[in-house]
Amino acid sequence: MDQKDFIIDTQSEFFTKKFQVTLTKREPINHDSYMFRFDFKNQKERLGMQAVQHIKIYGLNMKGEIVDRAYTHVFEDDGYFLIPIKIYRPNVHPKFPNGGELTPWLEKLELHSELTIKRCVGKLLYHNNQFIVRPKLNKTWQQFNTVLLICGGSGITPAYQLIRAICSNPNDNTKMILLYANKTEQDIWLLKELNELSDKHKDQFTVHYTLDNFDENWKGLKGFVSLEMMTSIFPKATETTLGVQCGPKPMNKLVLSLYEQFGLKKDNIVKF
Ligand SMILES: Cc1cc2nc3c(=O)[nH]c(=O)nc-3n(C[C@H](O)[C@H](O)[C@H](O)COP(=O)(O)OP(=O)(O)OC[C@H]3O[C@@H](n4cnc5c(N)ncnc54)[C@H](O)[C@@H]3O)c2cc1C
Repeated sequence: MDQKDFIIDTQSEFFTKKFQVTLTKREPINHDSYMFRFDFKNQKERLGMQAVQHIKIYGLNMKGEIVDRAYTHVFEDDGYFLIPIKIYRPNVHPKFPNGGELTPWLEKLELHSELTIKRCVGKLLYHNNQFIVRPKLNKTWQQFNTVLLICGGSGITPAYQLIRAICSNPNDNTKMILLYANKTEQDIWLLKELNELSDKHKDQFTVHYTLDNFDENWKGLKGFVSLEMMTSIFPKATETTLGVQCGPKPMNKLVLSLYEQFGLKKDNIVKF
């Protein structure tokens, strides 16, 4: 499909229609996260979305109100898809005694229950070597020579989808540098997959990990994302550098300002 034929109709039924899937598996990944498997009713169906579109999952908060949150699948096949989800449990963090709104419900949801989802357009679209930044407002395809990615914790999933899409396109030479921040080494998601991608695509994709808490054996970066850290691992920003980010709210605010200080154009900064 040619770029000009690829049009996203944000109002189409594909994006506006909600539908039901079944929770069929929930396997622990680490101390607070699971890989969720959701099955379609039709065993041939797929999400069928472009990179980097995601889904919304609808569920209930503690008060019984409907809430929705964004999630990005890391794998799909006929009839099902997989999403890693971090659970924000109550009574764990002193600042958040109630935990998150949706994820405690997802952790307790009985296997074989049905739940509602919807496909989302997202704030970045990638197709055939080109991007649309904020496709709801803008329809112009742009090429970027370099994509910088800064992610925190579970915010890695949309970045992983984009990195995979670019690496699997032999006509795309876009360089990608990922800075992935976590609390501890155990919190790092997709470590094996990210390292494999950077080994296989050495000239195209580099990954750097930083931790808040680490022991003496830790060889990666240390501490919160900072301008100094960015300067030490990212090439100088140019007109054709895109900066993407996904993490917890306070981190997103910080990273937005750091990207600007780093010299990125505001239009070239996007939160997934
Ligand atoms: C495009 C996109 C894709 C995403 N993909 C994924 C994905 O694939 N997988 C995934 O897990 N998430 C993903 N997220 C994040 C997801 O959308 C939710 O924000 C997340 O699951 C939290 O939802 P919640 O309703 O449980 O928590 P919320 O009510 O939204 O609160 C979460 C915030 O509350 C605080 N908090 C609450 N409880 C605790 C606690 N126990 N410990 C520490 N802090 C706490 C933290 O500040 C935390 O950031 C994605 C987000 C975006 C924007």
